[in-house]
Formats: sequence, C-alpha cells, structure tokens
Amino acid sequence: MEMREHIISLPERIFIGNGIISRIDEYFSELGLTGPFLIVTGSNVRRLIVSKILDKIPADVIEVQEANLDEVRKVEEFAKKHESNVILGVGGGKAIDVAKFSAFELNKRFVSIPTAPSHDGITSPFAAIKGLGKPISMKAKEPTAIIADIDVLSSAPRRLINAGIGDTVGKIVAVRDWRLAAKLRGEYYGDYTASLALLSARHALNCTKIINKDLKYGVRLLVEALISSGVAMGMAGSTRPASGSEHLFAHAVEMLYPEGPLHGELVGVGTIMMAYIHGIKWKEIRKALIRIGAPVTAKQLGVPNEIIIKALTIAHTIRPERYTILGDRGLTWASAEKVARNTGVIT
Ligand SMILES: NC(=O)C1=CN([C@@H]2O[C@H](COP(=O)(O)OP(=O)(O)OC[C@H]3O[C@@H](n4cnc5c(N)ncnc54)[C@H](OP(=O)(O)O)[C@@H]3O)[C@@H](O)[C@H]2O)C=CC1
Ligand SMILES: O=C(CO)COP(=O)(O)O
Ligand SMILES: [Zn+2]
Repeated sequence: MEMREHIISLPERIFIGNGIISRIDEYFSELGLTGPFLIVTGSNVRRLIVSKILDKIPADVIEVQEANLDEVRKVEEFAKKHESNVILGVGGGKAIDVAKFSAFELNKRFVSIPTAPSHDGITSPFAAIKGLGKPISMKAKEPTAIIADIDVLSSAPRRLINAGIGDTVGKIVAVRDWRLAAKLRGEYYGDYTASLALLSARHALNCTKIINKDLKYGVRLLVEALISSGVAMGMAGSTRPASGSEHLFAHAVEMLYPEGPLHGELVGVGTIMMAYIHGIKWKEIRKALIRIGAPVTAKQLGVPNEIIIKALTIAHTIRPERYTILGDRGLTWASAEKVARNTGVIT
C-alpha cells in the first residue's frame, strides 16, 4: 500500500450558529484579521445579504457572475489595486471558489461565508475554475475562517438546499470508486477520510427525513455534513473522497450543457446512476431525493435525454487519472441509455 506524504489543509476556525453573521467584527478581531477587506459575491447575494456584513466591517465589494479565470483575474487586479488583505467569498459555490482561488494566487487570507448549503466547497482547499483546462477543481486556499449563519443558509431557495443534499449523497459512490481504484490500481486509499466522507453522506440521507418538517435543524445537519466533507478533502489532500464517477457525470453535463442545472442536482442524479452500476442502494438514494423534491429525471433537470446519455459515455475521459467504476473505456451509447432508462432518469 502506497503511504503518501502530503500536507493537510484545514480551516483555522469554524463559526456556526443562528444570526452569527452580525458578529463578524468580533470574530475578525478574535482572529487578528485586519483590512482592507474585499468581499467577492454575486448580484443576488449582494442585494440580499452583503449589507449585513457591511453594517459590521468596512469592505470593498466586487461582483462575479461565473467561476472562471477572467473573473479570477478581475478580482486579483482589484485586490492588488486596493491592497486587500483578506478576501471574503460570500455566496454560493461560484463566489466562494473565485475568492478562494484569488486568495491562493495572491497569498492572502480567505474567509468563507456561504449563503447557500448547496456544495461542499465551503471548507475544501480546492476551487473549480473554468478556463484552467478541465471542469474539475484545483488546489486553492484553505479558509482562515468559515462563518456559517444558519438563518442565512436556511433562507436560501429550497432548490439550493436540495442541491447540497445531492452533492453530499454523492460521497456514497465516490468512496466506492476510491476503494475500487485501490483494489484494481493500488491507488492510495485513506480509510479515515473515506469514512468521514461517508459519514457526511449518511447525515445527508438522514437530513431528507428531517428537513421537510424542521428546515433550520435540517440545514444545520446538512451544513455540518458539507463542512466535514470539505475537511475530508483537506485531509486527503485531494477531492478523491468527495468526487468519483457521479461527479464525472455532473462535470460532463456541465461541459455539454453549460446553462444547465445546479452542480449538486447533477451530482444527485449521477449518484443514482453510478450506484446502479456499482450494484448498491440506488433506489434508496432516489427515494431520498424524491422525498425532498430534488430532481431525479432528465426532464426535472431540464436536460435533454441525449445530453444525459452522451455525458455518461464521455464521463470517463474527464479525469483519466482518477479510476472509477466507468473504467478506462467508459460506457457505450447503448449501455448508457440502458442505465439511464433502468434508473428512471430517462423515459
Ligand atoms: N471547491 C470545491 O471543492 C467545490 C466547488 N463546487 C463548485 O460550486 C459551484 C456550485 O455552487 P452553487 O452554490 O450550486 O451555485 P452558484 O454559486 O452558482 O449559486 C447558485 C445561485 O444561487 C444564488 N444564491 C446563493 N445564495 C443565495 C441566497 N441565500 N439567496 C438567494 N440566492 C442565493 C446565487 O446568486 P448570485 O448570483 O448572487 O451568486 C446564484 O445565482 C460549481 O461551480 C461547483 O463546481 C462544488 C462543490 C465543491
Ligand atoms: O465538487 C466537488 C466535491 O463535491 C469537487 O470535485 P471535483 O474535484 O470533481 O471538482
Ligand atoms: Zn461536488
């Protein structure tokens, strides 16, 4: 068994609770964080949430629309010009990734302030930035602090909350793929980080039974699961515990159909189909996603059937170095169609 040497990147401090965004000034002085501060955010989040931060700390604000290299360069130029000392990512996965990657390149401190529990990039020291070659994440900066305000996170549209559950149940497949790679390819397998990622998935499944009755408690459970999945990535030194064939499917759809569904929605559907191929509890996963109203069909995703099938056939080419159940040759068109039909994703 290969015993890798790698650096474990973890957040320094995680603040989690109700209404805590209004304590940002206290947290920053506790951590010795001093300005100038730069908030990287999106237009919706700026309108809805950023003023709560500006009431407490002075900060420059820059809006981004996409997590791509142009937006990263824009943020970096701004940060250099304004001598920003700490970069805050305030928003969904895209704003957080742009802030995280810019902070990494400029070697500035990064603070993660998620406004939606839609992805596990809240904690991870990785960022998915388009224009760097592939639609997969790269090494970035670990957060100095995470401020997870449950009131803010619970006020996110339900679709975003459901996407976070989809991203998290994906770990069931990701860990299976990782074990397979260890068996078939002798790849390093981190038992502890795999267990941590699986624990997140278990909590996300449990969350589907709670969240319809008690939104805030459900969101709290989900956010903790997302944070700990990010910790698993930080400990593994790669996104391996959190991303396998279900993510490859999601990335393939994102490439073929860029204006399509949310990341976590695609991961949820990918998890159903890859769990089916693995021969594990795909029906239970599907049922859990249906319970919360998350999409489980191509129609609900708003993606044409052909794109789903095509994505299944090219998914194995996206990250050839990471072995998964899709193997080196992937699925044929006919077998991809069968998988999608047998799991009810296409009809
Ligand atoms: N680095 C990593 O390890 C990981 C990265 N990711 C990446 O994260 C991205 C997906 O993140 P996701 O959050 O799904 O998508 P987005 O960041 O695109 O957010 C989706 C939408 O939700 C809006 N929004 C966010 N919070 C609120 C709120 N509280 N109220 C109302 N609207 C809100 C955003 O508004 P606005 O327009 O203001 O931004 C945006 O329009 C992908 O790029 C994916 O690759 C995913 C998992 C892990
Ligand atoms: O989305 C992720 C984990 O949820 C990151 O995965 P990737 O490394 O495939 O981008
Ligand atoms: Zn993901």
